[in-house]
Amino acid sequence: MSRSKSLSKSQNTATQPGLVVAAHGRHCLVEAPDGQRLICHARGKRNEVVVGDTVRWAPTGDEGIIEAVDERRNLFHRQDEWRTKSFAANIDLVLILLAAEPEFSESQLTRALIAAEAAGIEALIVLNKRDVQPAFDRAWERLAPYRRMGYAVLPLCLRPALQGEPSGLDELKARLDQRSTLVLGPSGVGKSTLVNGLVPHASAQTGEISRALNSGKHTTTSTTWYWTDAQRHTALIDSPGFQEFGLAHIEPEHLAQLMPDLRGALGGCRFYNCTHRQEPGCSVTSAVASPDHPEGSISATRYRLYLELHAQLSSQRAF
Ligand SMILES: Nc1nc2c(ncn2[C@@H]2O[C@H](COP(=O)(O)OP(=O)(O)OP(=O)(O)O)[C@@H](O)[C@H]2O)c(=O)[nH]1
Ligand SMILES: [Zn+2]
Repeated sequence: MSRSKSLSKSQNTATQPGLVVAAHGRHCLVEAPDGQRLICHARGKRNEVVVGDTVRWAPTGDEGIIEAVDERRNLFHRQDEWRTKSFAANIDLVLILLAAEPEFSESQLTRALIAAEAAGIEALIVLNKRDVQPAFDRAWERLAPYRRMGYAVLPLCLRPALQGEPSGLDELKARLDQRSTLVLGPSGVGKSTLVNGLVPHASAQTGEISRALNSGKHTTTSTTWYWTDAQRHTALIDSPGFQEFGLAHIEPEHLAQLMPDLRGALGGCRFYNCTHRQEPGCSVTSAVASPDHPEGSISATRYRLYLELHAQLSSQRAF
């Protein structure tokens, strides 16, 4: 049975498989199995695509029409109150790139991790600029709660490493190998340095893609799929906009489930519908660390972020 939606018999014979490597509104750039890329247009709302989608397309002159979108293995959302900004499909790993400087926001990090959890995609945190001390050690320490809750955190130095110091790049490459990784990070952490280092001719490709999709206008496309190897087995998906990371697609009552440290404390609340805010007998609030209770498994910052997000998601629901 075909895994494709909305595919009629007559279309089936003329369509070819492809991978969406960039998308801009109703146009996208599709890569055929032989590596050729062409502009395709979505027929209607139903066939709207995101980067990472595999599709069936039919040629129309030197462009194409998307006839069907294959069922997605997963879909990474980033949604604000008004609309979905951009997302990617069929991702194996979300890499959150942070650095010793600029100082990272735990709120942004937490939001990105929640979005990855909600999509069921593994997350990896990478801390770059190991050479910048003592800021690196401070930032590494701030990530301790994330290591404790089970996230992999890797140190990295994209600036040529000091004599004898490992850069961390080999370990990172090993984790990315044969997978499709969505790279997220705030501005200035070294994201372009990383992408340019791993993807041959990345900036030339970006220019080509944005010219193709914007008919000459040089605007940056939102999300772009790059292969790091000639065999096209390992991919990096570069996506801007870490700053305004909306989680409007998440229900407030699911939030604690999507935060591994809170999730670990669930199950012991007195009320089955406990929101873990001010209810008595709450196993989450009693696991929050404080000066009187330093052994608590949930850091005070993470619990504060939970309360903030819960309030925000609840007020959005009220409209
Ligand atoms: N000291 C130090 N600087 C680094 C390292 N990696 C990257 N940088 C520098 O950090 C600055 C920002 O790097 P970019 O790659 O432009 O960062 P970006 O995340 O793409 O930032 P935007 O272009 O603003 O999105 C550049 O000056 C890099 O040379 C590192 O490991 N150590
Ligand atoms: Zn509770």
